[in-house]
Amino acid sequence: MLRKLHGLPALFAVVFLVTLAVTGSMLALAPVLDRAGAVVPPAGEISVAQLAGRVAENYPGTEQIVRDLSGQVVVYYSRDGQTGADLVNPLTGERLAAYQPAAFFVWIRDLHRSFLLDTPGRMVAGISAALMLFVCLSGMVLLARRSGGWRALMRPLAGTGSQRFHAELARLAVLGLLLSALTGSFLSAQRFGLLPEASDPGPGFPAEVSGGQPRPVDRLKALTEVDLGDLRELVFPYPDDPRDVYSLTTTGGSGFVDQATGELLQFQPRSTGSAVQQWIMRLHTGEGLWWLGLILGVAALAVPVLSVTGAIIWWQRRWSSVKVQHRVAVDEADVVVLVGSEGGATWGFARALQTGLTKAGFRVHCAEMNALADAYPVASMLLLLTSTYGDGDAPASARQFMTRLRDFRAGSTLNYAVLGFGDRQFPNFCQFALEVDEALAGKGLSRIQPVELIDRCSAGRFSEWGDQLGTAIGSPLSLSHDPVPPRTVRLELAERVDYGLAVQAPTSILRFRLADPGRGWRSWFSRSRRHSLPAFEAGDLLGILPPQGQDARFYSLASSASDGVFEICVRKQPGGLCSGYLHGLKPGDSVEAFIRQNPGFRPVAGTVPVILIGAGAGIGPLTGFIRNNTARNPMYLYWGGRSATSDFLYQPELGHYLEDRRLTGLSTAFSRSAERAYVQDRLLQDQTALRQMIDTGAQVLVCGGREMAAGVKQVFEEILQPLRLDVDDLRVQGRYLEDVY
Ligand SMILES: Cc1cc2nc3c(=O)[nH]c(=O)nc-3n(C[C@H](O)[C@H](O)[C@H](O)COP(=O)(O)O)c2cc1C
Repeated sequence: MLRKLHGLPALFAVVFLVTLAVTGSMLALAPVLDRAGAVVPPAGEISVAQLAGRVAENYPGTEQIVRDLSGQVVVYYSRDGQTGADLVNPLTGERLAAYQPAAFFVWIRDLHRSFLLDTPGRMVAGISAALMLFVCLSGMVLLARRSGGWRALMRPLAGTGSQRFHAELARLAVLGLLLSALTGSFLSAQRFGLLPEASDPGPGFPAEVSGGQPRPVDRLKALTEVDLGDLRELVFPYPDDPRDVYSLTTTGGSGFVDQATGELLQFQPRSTGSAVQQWIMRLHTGEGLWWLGLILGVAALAVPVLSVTGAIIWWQRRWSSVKVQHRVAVDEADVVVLVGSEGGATWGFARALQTGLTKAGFRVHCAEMNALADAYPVASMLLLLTSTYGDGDAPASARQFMTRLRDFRAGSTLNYAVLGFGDRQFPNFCQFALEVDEALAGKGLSRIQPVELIDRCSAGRFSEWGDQLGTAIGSPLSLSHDPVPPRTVRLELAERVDYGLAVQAPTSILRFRLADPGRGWRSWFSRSRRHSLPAFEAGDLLGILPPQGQDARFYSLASSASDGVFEICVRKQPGGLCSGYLHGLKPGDSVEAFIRQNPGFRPVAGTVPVILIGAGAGIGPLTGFIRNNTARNPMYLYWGGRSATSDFLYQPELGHYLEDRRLTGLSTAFSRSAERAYVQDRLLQDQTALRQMIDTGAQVLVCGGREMAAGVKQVFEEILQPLRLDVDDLRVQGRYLEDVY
């Protein structure tokens, strides 16, 4: 709901908001330019009396001196019956230039304040400012939910693509935008009488004026006591009228100065209300606060970009959340499928499940988890598919589920199964699905099968879950859904290096290149597709389609696009279809493949140590990171294999990287040699050094099989204990990353 409310005003008012923002950012430049052109003496160096004396010397017909908040001094004068205005140097009182407010800025200001439409335009500008305020506040709430709470707002953000970019940019700009929107709404509300406006009526003309012989202005006592920095305005008396007075306005208040005695008359300090009013104006315009002007201007420039990324997100969400159709009414359904989703991906799986169950003869009711009914009178199966969001929290369409569950009457015939969708890069992998599973068991429902957790929308795991469910309910199900149908390219095997045959762990380094597109218009077409291949880096995934039409299998890339090859390490799994297929390839053979980016698995840039840990084929991306470490930042590799003579992958390259210092330290463990050691043993041996590195901010990246990763995690819990840290703490800070399979 809040998401819709966040998007709607932005959608309707986008033209106005973007106009306000762009003109606002241009206006914010004015104080910066004014300040750059102004001569500003240090505080205490020049008094108003000295300034007025120097100005009066150069401009005998001075009528008024005005100092704006940027420090510019303007003299209004009359000469030979003509009036004029000049910018002057306050140090000398000499003319710098004729004073002319830039026509361009005047026009932009009118556009900003009223869209050039006077009062109706001012109203629209006011309403737009209020909408902006709402968009900022609702956006902050959504950002906090996304990050897992207000305290987590500054943590590195998760996700990819437009969503991540939108959130990152919004987080940078939101304070500036909030300040502009808040002060803008306030000023508009005052203008239309919705809020009272503080105004000082000013002091009355003094009843007693000496009327004596006027003294030169630079000798008037009251003016010698005011510093130039405090001056706002000094209006000169009419010439030849000894009963007239100087009228003085400073940052502290206003009053009059007797031109003969130099005494300050009727001084009235500025009221608090008027000071506040002035501050609000300054906070909105940045006038006199050039650095704030810059911040507001840059923040405002983010609005057009946020509008575009916001529209893309809205469209993506709409596209992916086209809800399930042809659903059966609640009290007629024998299977109820409930969906918890934030970004829409889980709905695609739910549609596939609904189709599979319907084909198998079930009557399926499908709805979001927030719509949990009080009871399902006829249903015998409740299937819940849910993602996890924020920091292990419920996604939007399941946020009210736990509350509704309290009043849910389960009945004795209803059994359930939970399928969680999440991402292992997050510390609380599929946490919400686990909680839902527990809560349903706590309600007395029986599980059809244990809760299953799916990492990064794996199509393969989903269809395996479907097979298990089909077996459990005695009705075979064939589920297939790949949320992002990949656009593949043809790759040709250029080279392979084989290891591990002697120790029954055949593992190969395979290097592919884009297949030659041949000649003719077809080749032109494939060449242009080639260029649309996304850039990739070591650690991204190469999806390979096995020829038998099975789902893609993913392999971590050891190379980056700049290397000109697609390099992967593949261990031949017993009975593995895709790994068997890849191991059977000869140079010149080709495969269909695509790139899936994996931005969550990358070493940090900078000088903090990076500890790389892997076993077997997991060395691939780790070697890629070392190869890219041309800045020679400290990087340590712990790697475990079977035998130094048979499966020591990348041995020559690693030796070379040690020599040229791209790799700082290498520690290996071999399980089928005399030492019979695992990578965990090496970590334990080096625990003091590792602890010290972690204490200085080091990052850990683990790549390899699930069992090895679990062992490494256990060792790290031990290493971290004296630091009063655990692996989850490091994960939250993006300092413990895993790529496991
Ligand atoms: C901001 C954000 C926070 C996430 N938090 C978690 C999390 O705490 N645990 C987890 O397992 N997955 C987390 N994920 C991954 C999502 O659960 C996963 O991408 C899921 O497939 C999204 O499905 P949906 O589009 O239906 O919501 C997060 C994703 C994003 C973008």
